Amino acid sequence: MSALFGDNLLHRPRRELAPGAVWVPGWLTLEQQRWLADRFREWAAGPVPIRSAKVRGHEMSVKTVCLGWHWRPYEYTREAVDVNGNRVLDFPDWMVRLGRKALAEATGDPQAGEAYTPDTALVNYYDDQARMGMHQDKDERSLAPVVSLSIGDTCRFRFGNTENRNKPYQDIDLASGDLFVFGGPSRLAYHGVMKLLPGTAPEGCGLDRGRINITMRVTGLP
Ligand SMILES: O=C(O)CCC(=O)C(=O)O
Ligand SMILES: [Fe+2]
Repeated sequence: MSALFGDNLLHRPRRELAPGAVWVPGWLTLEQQRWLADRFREWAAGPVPIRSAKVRGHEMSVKTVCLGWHWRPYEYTREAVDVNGNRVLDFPDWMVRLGRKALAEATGDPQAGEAYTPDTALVNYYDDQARMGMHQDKDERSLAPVVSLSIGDTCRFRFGNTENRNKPYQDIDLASGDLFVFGGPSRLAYHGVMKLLPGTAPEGCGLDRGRINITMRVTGLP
């Protein structure tokens, strides 16, 4: 019953938080969420296992596995030089198509979608305690939009301004199946994950505990 009439089937309108920053609640169906959660478990196993990246010597509370390019602060490489030296998995063709669909949906512009070719994804896993401090996504050379998908527990996501980590910012609750896109004038806005809301994952989303977040990006690297 909760799966049949789950939140993802209720119409929740898209919301533009700032020019270029669009939230589309309930964009992925439960079936799509489950399928992505299964892919996540495969990616997490390697060839480069999921790990907490180190920022200035400190492990992040979030665990990350990458596709296409391996990210570590503050650089992309093909090989995971800070993990086991293995080459990361290729960026899947289906994910390029998913990214295009997502951008078309968020912008309402099919042509913007078609022009988008993400070549890396950072796939994050948050446990109950994990969070992510306010930061800009600025290790990419391209200013193409970032496309973010959430699965599992809801999180409190903070979307700020392009100047600094402080106010003004807006807090929204990103739930399982939600799409969030930031591009254009919002591409370099500070953002972060303040906390998880444990126990909020909908039945049938493919994840009992914690939260998966996939962010697709264009590195602009050759
Ligand atoms: O988990 C999220 O929603 C955001 C993740 C993020 O900002 C990042 O990976 O750079
Ligand atoms: Fe980010």
